[in-house]
Amino acid sequence: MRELAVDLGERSYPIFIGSGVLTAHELLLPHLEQPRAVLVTNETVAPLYLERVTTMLERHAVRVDSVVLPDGEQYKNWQTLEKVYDTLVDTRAERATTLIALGGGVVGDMTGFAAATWQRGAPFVQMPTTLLAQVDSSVGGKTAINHPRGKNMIGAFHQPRAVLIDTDTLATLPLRELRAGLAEVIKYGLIRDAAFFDWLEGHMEAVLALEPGPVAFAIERSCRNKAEVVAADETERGERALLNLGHTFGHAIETGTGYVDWLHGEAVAVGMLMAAEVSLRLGWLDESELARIEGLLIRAGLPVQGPALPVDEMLHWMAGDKKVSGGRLRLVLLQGLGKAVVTADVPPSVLRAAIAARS
Ligand SMILES: NC(=O)c1ccc[n+]([C@@H]2O[C@H](COP(=O)([O-])OP(=O)(O)OC[C@H]3O[C@@H](n4cnc5c(N)ncnc54)[C@H](O)[C@@H]3O)[C@@H](O)[C@H]2O)c1
Ligand SMILES: O=C(O)C(=O)C[C@@H](O)[C@H](O)[C@H](O)COP(=O)(O)O
Ligand SMILES: [Zn+2]
Repeated sequence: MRELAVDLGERSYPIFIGSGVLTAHELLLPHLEQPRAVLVTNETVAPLYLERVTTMLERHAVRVDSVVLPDGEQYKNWQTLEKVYDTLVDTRAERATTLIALGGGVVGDMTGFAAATWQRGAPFVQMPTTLLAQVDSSVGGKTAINHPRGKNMIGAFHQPRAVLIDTDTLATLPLRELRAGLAEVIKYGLIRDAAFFDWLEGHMEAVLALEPGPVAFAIERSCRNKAEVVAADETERGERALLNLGHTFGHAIETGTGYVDWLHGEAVAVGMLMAAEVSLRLGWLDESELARIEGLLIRAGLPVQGPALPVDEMLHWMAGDKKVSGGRLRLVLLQGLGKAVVTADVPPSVLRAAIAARS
Protein backbone atom coordinates (compact mmCIF):
# COMPACT_ATOMS: atom_id res chain seq x y z
CA MET A 1 0.00 0.00 0.00
CA ARG A 2 1.12 3.54 -0.73
CA GLU A 3 0.39 6.45 1.56
CA LEU A 4 0.77 10.17 1.12
CA ALA A 5 -0.74 13.22 2.75
CA VAL A 6 -2.29 16.54 1.94
CA ASP A 7 -0.54 18.95 4.26
CA LEU A 8 -3.04 21.52 5.49
CA GLY A 9 -2.03 21.92 9.12
CA GLU A 10 -4.82 20.79 11.46
CA ARG A 11 -6.91 19.73 8.47
CA SER A 12 -4.21 17.52 6.94
CA TYR A 13 -5.39 14.13 5.74
CA PRO A 14 -3.99 10.89 4.36
CA ILE A 15 -4.40 9.34 0.93
CA PHE A 16 -4.16 5.54 0.91
CA ILE A 17 -3.61 3.80 -2.42
CA GLY A 18 -3.67 0.05 -2.93
CA SER A 19 -5.49 -3.19 -3.51
CA GLY A 20 -8.24 -3.98 -0.98
CA VAL A 21 -8.31 -0.51 0.58
CA LEU A 22 -12.13 -0.42 0.36
CA THR A 23 -12.47 -3.02 3.10
CA ALA A 24 -9.47 -2.04 5.21
CA HIS A 25 -11.29 -1.00 8.39
CA GLU A 26 -8.04 0.00 10.09
CA LEU A 27 -7.62 2.78 7.50
CA LEU A 28 -11.14 4.16 7.78
CA LEU A 29 -12.21 3.81 11.42
CA PRO A 30 -9.67 6.25 12.88
CA HIS A 31 -11.20 8.95 10.67
CA LEU A 32 -14.78 8.59 11.92
CA GLU A 33 -15.80 11.05 14.66
CA GLN A 34 -18.58 8.76 15.88
CA PRO A 35 -19.61 5.18 15.03
CA ARG A 36 -22.04 6.40 12.36
CA ALA A 37 -21.72 6.93 8.63
CA VAL A 38 -23.95 7.74 5.67
CA LEU A 39 -22.71 6.12 2.50
CA VAL A 40 -23.48 8.07 -0.67
CA THR A 41 -23.20 6.19 -3.93
CA ASN A 42 -25.05 5.74 -7.21
CA GLU A 43 -27.13 3.10 -8.95
CA THR A 44 -24.13 1.73 -10.90
CA VAL A 45 -21.63 1.56 -8.07
CA ALA A 46 -24.06 0.35 -5.38
CA PRO A 47 -24.49 -3.20 -6.73
CA LEU A 48 -20.72 -3.47 -7.14
CA TYR A 49 -19.34 -2.15 -3.86
CA LEU A 50 -21.96 -0.89 -1.40
CA GLU A 51 -22.50 -4.16 0.46
CA ARG A 52 -18.77 -4.73 0.83
CA VAL A 53 -18.19 -1.38 2.52
CA THR A 54 -21.38 -1.57 4.59
CA THR A 55 -20.49 -5.02 5.92
CA MET A 56 -16.97 -3.94 6.79
CA LEU A 57 -18.30 -0.99 8.81
CA GLU A 58 -21.12 -2.90 10.50
CA ARG A 59 -18.69 -5.60 11.58
CA HIS A 60 -16.95 -2.88 13.52
CA ALA A 61 -20.13 -1.61 15.17
CA VAL A 62 -20.57 1.39 12.92
CA ARG A 63 -24.19 2.27 12.14
CA VAL A 64 -24.49 2.65 8.37
CA ASP A 65 -27.23 4.38 6.40
CA SER A 66 -26.99 4.82 2.66
CA VAL A 67 -28.42 6.70 -0.26
CA VAL A 68 -28.23 5.62 -3.89
CA LEU A 69 -28.28 8.46 -6.43
CA PRO A 70 -29.06 8.36 -10.14
CA ASP A 71 -25.95 7.98 -12.29
CA GLY A 72 -24.66 10.71 -14.58
CA GLU A 73 -23.23 14.21 -14.83
CA GLN A 74 -26.70 15.50 -15.72
CA TYR A 75 -27.81 14.54 -12.19
CA LYS A 76 -25.10 16.57 -10.46
CA ASN A 77 -27.71 19.11 -9.41
CA TRP A 78 -30.03 20.39 -6.67
CA GLN A 79 -32.67 17.70 -7.14
CA THR A 80 -30.15 14.92 -6.58
CA LEU A 81 -28.52 16.73 -3.70
CA GLU A 82 -31.91 16.91 -2.01
CA LYS A 83 -31.99 13.11 -1.92
CA VAL A 84 -28.83 13.24 0.17
CA TYR A 85 -30.25 15.88 2.52
CA ASP A 86 -33.50 13.87 2.79
CA THR A 87 -31.55 10.80 3.89
CA LEU A 88 -29.59 12.85 6.40
CA VAL A 89 -32.83 14.24 7.85
CA ASP A 90 -34.69 10.90 7.76
CA THR A 91 -31.90 9.07 9.56
CA ARG A 92 -31.30 11.94 12.00
CA ALA A 93 -27.68 12.19 10.97
CA GLU A 94 -25.71 14.36 13.34
CA ARG A 95 -23.03 16.95 12.79
CA ALA A 96 -20.39 14.36 13.67
CA THR A 97 -21.80 11.69 11.34
CA THR A 98 -19.36 11.01 8.50
CA LEU A 99 -20.59 11.10 4.93
CA ILE A 100 -18.72 8.63 2.76
CA ALA A 101 -18.55 9.19 -1.01
CA LEU A 102 -18.38 5.84 -2.77
CA GLY A 103 -18.14 6.38 -6.50
CA GLY A 104 -16.70 8.63 -9.17
CA GLY A 105 -16.22 12.38 -9.23
CA VAL A 106 -19.93 13.14 -9.51
CA VAL A 107 -20.74 11.29 -6.29
CA GLY A 108 -17.59 12.72 -4.66
CA ASP A 109 -18.36 16.34 -5.55
CA MET A 110 -21.98 16.08 -4.43
CA THR A 111 -21.22 14.22 -1.21
CA GLY A 112 -18.54 16.77 -0.38
CA PHE A 113 -20.96 19.63 -0.97
CA ALA A 114 -23.64 17.93 1.13
CA ALA A 115 -21.06 17.48 3.91
CA ALA A 116 -19.93 21.10 3.62
CA THR A 117 -23.49 22.32 4.11
CA TRP A 118 -25.06 19.68 6.40
CA GLN A 119 -25.49 21.37 9.77
CA ARG A 120 -22.88 23.89 8.51
CA GLY A 121 -20.13 21.34 8.05
CA ALA A 122 -19.94 17.60 8.66
CA PRO A 123 -16.92 15.30 8.15
CA PHE A 124 -16.61 13.30 4.96
CA VAL A 125 -14.38 10.62 3.49
CA GLN A 126 -13.65 9.94 -0.16
CA MET A 127 -13.71 6.38 -1.54
CA PRO A 128 -13.15 7.07 -5.24
CA THR A 129 -13.90 4.25 -7.66
CA THR A 130 -13.04 5.81 -11.05
CA LEU A 131 -9.53 6.60 -12.23
CA LEU A 132 -10.50 10.25 -12.59
CA ALA A 133 -11.73 10.44 -9.02
CA GLN A 134 -8.67 8.56 -7.76
CA VAL A 135 -6.19 10.89 -9.42
CA ASP A 136 -8.02 14.18 -9.07
CA SER A 137 -11.51 14.83 -7.71
CA SER A 138 -11.19 12.98 -4.39
CA VAL A 139 -8.21 15.13 -3.38
CA GLY A 140 -8.25 18.84 -2.64
CA GLY A 141 -11.68 19.65 -1.28
CA LYS A 142 -13.39 21.24 -4.28
CA THR A 143 -17.04 20.21 -3.96
CA ALA A 144 -19.89 21.33 -6.17
CA ILE A 145 -23.02 20.80 -8.18
CA ASN A 146 -23.66 22.14 -11.68
CA HIS A 147 -26.02 24.91 -12.74
CA PRO A 148 -27.74 24.17 -16.08
CA ARG A 149 -25.74 27.08 -17.52
CA GLY A 150 -22.49 26.65 -15.65
CA LYS A 151 -20.33 23.77 -14.55
CA ASN A 152 -19.60 23.42 -10.79
CA MET A 153 -21.12 26.86 -10.22
CA ILE A 154 -22.51 26.13 -6.76
CA GLY A 155 -20.03 24.69 -4.33
CA ALA A 156 -17.64 25.04 -1.43
CA PHE A 157 -14.11 24.19 -0.42
CA HIS A 158 -14.44 21.40 2.13
CA GLN A 159 -11.60 18.97 2.69
CA PRO A 160 -12.20 15.25 3.30
CA ARG A 161 -10.85 13.54 6.43
CA ALA A 162 -9.24 10.77 4.37
CA VAL A 163 -9.04 9.48 0.80
CA LEU A 164 -9.19 5.70 0.38
CA ILE A 165 -8.21 4.59 -3.11
CA ASP A 166 -8.82 0.93 -3.87
CA THR A 167 -7.12 0.21 -7.19
CA ASP A 168 -9.10 -3.05 -7.50
CA THR A 169 -12.24 -1.04 -8.32
CA LEU A 170 -10.74 -0.10 -11.68
CA ALA A 171 -11.33 -3.68 -12.85
CA THR A 172 -15.06 -2.98 -13.27
CA LEU A 173 -14.65 0.49 -14.77
CA PRO A 174 -15.68 0.79 -18.44
CA LEU A 175 -12.69 1.45 -20.72
CA ARG A 176 -14.11 4.78 -21.86
CA GLU A 177 -14.14 5.98 -18.23
CA LEU A 178 -10.58 4.75 -17.67
CA ARG A 179 -9.49 6.75 -20.72
CA ALA A 180 -11.31 9.84 -19.42
CA GLY A 181 -9.36 9.62 -16.17
CA LEU A 182 -6.12 9.61 -18.12
CA ALA A 183 -6.81 13.14 -19.34
CA GLU A 184 -6.35 14.46 -15.79
CA VAL A 185 -3.28 12.26 -15.33
CA ILE A 186 -1.69 13.72 -18.46
CA LYS A 187 -2.66 17.18 -17.16
CA TYR A 188 -0.22 16.88 -14.24
CA GLY A 189 2.61 16.09 -16.62
CA LEU A 190 1.75 19.11 -18.70
CA ILE A 191 1.36 21.66 -15.93
CA ARG A 192 4.24 20.82 -13.59
CA ASP A 193 5.84 17.41 -14.05
CA ALA A 194 7.68 16.96 -17.35
CA ALA A 195 9.35 13.76 -16.09
CA PHE A 196 5.90 12.28 -15.45
CA PHE A 197 4.84 13.22 -18.98
CA ASP A 198 7.91 11.36 -20.29
CA TRP A 199 7.05 8.38 -18.07
CA LEU A 200 3.48 8.33 -19.41
CA GLU A 201 4.83 8.26 -22.95
CA GLY A 202 6.69 5.10 -21.99
CA HIS A 203 3.89 3.43 -20.01
CA MET A 204 0.54 4.43 -21.52
CA GLU A 205 -0.31 0.93 -22.75
CA ALA A 206 0.68 -0.61 -19.40
CA VAL A 207 -1.63 1.76 -17.56
CA LEU A 208 -4.46 1.08 -19.99
CA ALA A 209 -3.92 -2.65 -19.46
CA LEU A 210 -4.28 -2.01 -15.70
CA GLU A 211 -0.86 -3.43 -14.88
CA PRO A 212 -0.78 -2.99 -11.08
CA GLY A 213 2.66 -1.35 -10.74
CA PRO A 214 2.21 1.30 -13.44
CA VAL A 215 -1.39 2.02 -12.36
CA ALA A 216 -0.42 2.54 -8.73
CA PHE A 217 2.52 4.69 -9.77
CA ALA A 218 0.36 6.87 -12.03
CA ILE A 219 -2.22 7.36 -9.26
CA GLU A 220 0.38 8.12 -6.61
CA ARG A 221 2.30 10.56 -8.80
CA SER A 222 -0.94 12.33 -9.77
CA CYS A 223 -2.10 12.58 -6.16
CA ARG A 224 1.32 13.81 -5.09
CA ASN A 225 1.23 16.58 -7.67
CA LYS A 226 -2.29 17.56 -6.67
CA ALA A 227 -1.53 17.41 -2.95
CA GLU A 228 1.46 19.72 -3.37
CA VAL A 229 -0.56 22.29 -5.29
CA VAL A 230 -3.49 22.17 -2.85
CA ALA A 231 -1.19 22.45 0.17
CA ALA A 232 0.37 25.56 -1.35
CA ASP A 233 -2.91 27.22 -2.41
CA GLU A 234 -5.99 25.57 -0.95
CA THR A 235 -8.61 28.05 -2.16
CA GLU A 236 -7.19 28.89 -5.60
CA ARG A 237 -5.78 32.35 -5.02
CA GLY A 238 -2.89 31.59 -7.34
CA GLU A 239 -1.06 28.42 -8.27
CA ARG A 240 -4.07 26.12 -7.87
CA ALA A 241 -5.60 27.63 -11.01
CA LEU A 242 -3.01 25.64 -12.97
CA LEU A 243 -5.02 22.49 -12.16
CA ASN A 244 -7.62 24.04 -14.44
CA LEU A 245 -5.57 23.52 -17.62
CA GLY A 246 -8.05 22.77 -20.41
CA HIS A 247 -11.06 23.30 -18.14
CA THR A 248 -12.21 26.72 -19.38
CA PHE A 249 -12.66 25.12 -22.80
CA GLY A 250 -13.69 21.73 -21.40
CA HIS A 251 -16.39 23.11 -19.13
CA ALA A 252 -17.76 25.10 -22.08
CA ILE A 253 -18.01 21.82 -24.03
CA GLU A 254 -19.74 20.06 -21.13
CA THR A 255 -22.19 22.90 -20.49
CA GLY A 256 -22.81 23.51 -24.19
CA THR A 257 -23.70 19.85 -24.70
CA GLY A 258 -26.04 19.73 -21.69
CA TYR A 259 -23.76 17.52 -19.53
CA VAL A 260 -24.49 14.49 -21.69
CA ASP A 261 -22.40 12.86 -24.46
CA TRP A 262 -19.07 14.35 -23.36
CA LEU A 263 -17.35 12.92 -20.29
CA HIS A 264 -15.48 15.45 -18.17
CA GLY A 265 -12.11 13.89 -18.98
CA GLU A 266 -12.88 13.86 -22.70
CA ALA A 267 -13.83 17.54 -22.65
CA VAL A 268 -10.67 18.34 -20.68
CA ALA A 269 -8.55 16.44 -23.25
CA VAL A 270 -9.87 18.60 -26.10
CA GLY A 271 -9.66 21.66 -23.83
CA MET A 272 -5.97 21.00 -23.14
CA LEU A 273 -5.38 20.83 -26.88
CA MET A 274 -7.22 24.12 -27.38
CA ALA A 275 -4.99 25.66 -24.69
CA ALA A 276 -1.97 24.17 -26.46
CA GLU A 277 -3.17 25.65 -29.78
CA VAL A 278 -3.33 29.09 -28.14
CA SER A 279 0.14 28.58 -26.67
CA LEU A 280 1.47 27.57 -30.09
CA ARG A 281 0.08 30.71 -31.69
CA LEU A 282 1.67 32.86 -28.97
CA GLY A 283 5.04 31.23 -29.70
CA TRP A 284 5.14 29.59 -26.25
CA LEU A 285 4.94 26.01 -27.49
CA ASP A 286 6.44 24.52 -30.63
CA GLU A 287 4.86 22.19 -33.18
CA SER A 288 6.76 19.16 -31.90
CA GLU A 289 5.51 19.71 -28.34
CA LEU A 290 1.93 20.06 -29.55
CA ALA A 291 2.37 16.83 -31.52
CA ARG A 292 3.62 15.04 -28.40
CA ILE A 293 0.54 16.15 -26.41
CA GLU A 294 -1.82 15.10 -29.18
CA GLY A 295 0.04 11.80 -29.65
CA LEU A 296 -0.25 10.90 -25.96
CA LEU A 297 -3.94 11.80 -25.83
CA ILE A 298 -4.57 9.65 -28.90
CA ARG A 299 -2.72 6.74 -27.33
CA ALA A 300 -4.89 7.17 -24.23
CA GLY A 301 -7.90 6.83 -26.53
CA LEU A 302 -9.10 10.37 -25.93
CA PRO A 303 -10.72 12.72 -28.45
CA VAL A 304 -8.54 15.44 -29.99
CA GLN A 305 -11.35 17.30 -31.73
CA GLY A 306 -14.30 18.93 -29.94
CA PRO A 307 -18.01 18.85 -30.75
CA ALA A 308 -19.36 21.07 -33.50
CA LEU A 309 -20.17 23.96 -31.15
CA PRO A 310 -19.81 27.31 -32.94
CA VAL A 311 -16.84 29.38 -31.71
CA ASP A 312 -19.21 32.13 -30.53
CA GLU A 313 -21.09 29.64 -28.40
CA MET A 314 -17.87 28.31 -26.91
CA LEU A 315 -16.85 31.88 -26.05
CA HIS A 316 -20.27 32.50 -24.50
CA TRP A 317 -19.90 29.58 -22.09
CA MET A 318 -16.24 30.39 -21.43
CA ALA A 319 -17.19 33.92 -20.35
CA GLY A 320 -18.86 32.35 -17.28
CA ASP A 321 -15.68 30.61 -16.16
CA LYS A 322 -14.80 30.95 -12.47
CA LYS A 323 -11.37 32.34 -13.30
CA VAL A 324 -12.91 35.36 -15.05
CA SER A 325 -11.86 38.47 -13.14
CA GLY A 326 -13.09 41.99 -13.79
CA GLY A 327 -14.85 40.65 -16.87
CA ARG A 328 -11.57 39.38 -18.34
CA LEU A 329 -11.06 35.77 -19.29
CA ARG A 330 -8.01 34.17 -17.70
CA LEU A 331 -6.61 31.08 -19.34
CA VAL A 332 -4.12 28.44 -18.26
CA LEU A 333 -1.58 28.07 -21.07
CA LEU A 334 1.65 26.17 -21.61
CA GLN A 335 5.17 27.51 -21.89
CA GLY A 336 6.58 24.13 -22.83
CA LEU A 337 5.80 20.64 -21.53
CA GLY A 338 5.70 20.74 -17.73
CA LYS A 339 5.24 24.48 -17.34
CA ALA A 340 1.83 26.14 -17.14
CA VAL A 341 0.99 29.79 -16.55
CA VAL A 342 -2.19 31.83 -16.15
CA THR A 343 -2.69 34.77 -18.47
CA ALA A 344 -5.42 37.29 -19.33
CA ASP A 345 -3.54 38.52 -22.39
CA VAL A 346 -4.73 36.43 -25.30
CA PRO A 347 -5.79 38.36 -28.41
CA PRO A 348 -9.39 37.42 -29.35
CA SER A 349 -8.32 36.43 -32.87
CA VAL A 350 -5.80 33.95 -31.47
CA LEU A 351 -8.39 32.46 -29.13
CA ARG A 352 -10.92 32.08 -31.92
CA ALA A 353 -8.39 30.46 -34.24
CA ALA A 354 -7.30 28.01 -31.54
CA ILE A 355 -10.88 26.93 -30.76
CA ALA A 356 -11.70 26.61 -34.46
CA ALA A 357 -8.62 24.42 -34.98
CA ARG A 358 -10.08 21.81 -32.60
CA SER A 359 -13.83 22.18 -33.22
N1 LIG B 1 -13.52 18.19 -7.21
C1 LIG B 1 -12.54 18.13 -8.08
O1 LIG B 1 -11.41 18.56 -7.82
C2 LIG B 1 -12.80 17.51 -9.41
C3 LIG B 1 -11.72 17.15 -10.22
C4 LIG B 1 -11.97 16.53 -11.44
C5 LIG B 1 -13.29 16.25 -11.81
N2 LIG B 1 -14.30 16.60 -10.99
C6 LIG B 1 -15.68 16.27 -11.34
O2 LIG B 1 -15.76 14.84 -11.37
C7 LIG B 1 -16.78 14.46 -12.27
C8 LIG B 1 -16.27 13.39 -13.20
O3 LIG B 1 -15.92 12.27 -12.43
P1 LIG B 1 -15.84 10.81 -13.07
O4 LIG B 1 -15.08 10.87 -14.32
O5 LIG B 1 -15.43 9.90 -12.00
O6 LIG B 1 -17.35 10.56 -13.52
P2 LIG B 1 -18.56 9.82 -12.79
O7 LIG B 1 -18.60 10.10 -11.37
O8 LIG B 1 -19.77 10.16 -13.60
O9 LIG B 1 -18.20 8.28 -12.99
C9 LIG B 1 -18.10 7.78 -14.29
C10 LIG B 1 -18.97 6.54 -14.51
O10 LIG B 1 -18.34 5.40 -13.93
C11 LIG B 1 -19.26 4.72 -13.08
N3 LIG B 1 -18.43 4.05 -12.08
C12 LIG B 1 -17.80 4.61 -11.04
N4 LIG B 1 -16.97 3.71 -10.47
C13 LIG B 1 -17.11 2.57 -11.14
C14 LIG B 1 -16.51 1.30 -11.05
N5 LIG B 1 -15.53 1.05 -10.18
N6 LIG B 1 -16.92 0.33 -11.90
C15 LIG B 1 -17.87 0.58 -12.84
N7 LIG B 1 -18.43 1.79 -13.00
C16 LIG B 1 -18.06 2.77 -12.16
C17 LIG B 1 -20.17 5.79 -12.60
O11 LIG B 1 -21.38 5.27 -12.12
C18 LIG B 1 -20.34 6.61 -13.88
O12 LIG B 1 -21.26 5.99 -14.73
C19 LIG B 1 -17.21 15.71 -12.99
O13 LIG B 1 -18.42 16.17 -12.45
C20 LIG B 1 -16.10 16.69 -12.71
O14 LIG B 1 -16.54 18.02 -12.73
C21 LIG B 1 -14.09 17.23 -9.81
O1 LIG C 1 -8.79 20.81 -8.00
C1 LIG C 1 -8.77 21.76 -8.78
O2 LIG C 1 -8.45 22.89 -8.42
C2 LIG C 1 -9.11 21.55 -10.19
O3 LIG C 1 -9.26 22.52 -10.93
C3 LIG C 1 -9.27 20.13 -10.68
C4 LIG C 1 -10.14 20.00 -11.91
O4 LIG C 1 -9.71 18.82 -12.58
C5 LIG C 1 -11.61 19.81 -11.59
O5 LIG C 1 -12.32 19.48 -12.76
C6 LIG C 1 -12.28 20.94 -10.84
O6 LIG C 1 -13.55 20.54 -10.38
C7 LIG C 1 -12.48 22.18 -11.66
O7 LIG C 1 -12.83 23.20 -10.81
P1 LIG C 1 -13.64 24.49 -11.27
O8 LIG C 1 -13.52 25.40 -10.10
O9 LIG C 1 -13.01 24.99 -12.51
O10 LIG C 1 -15.05 24.07 -11.53
ZN1 LIG D 1 -11.12 18.25 -14.09
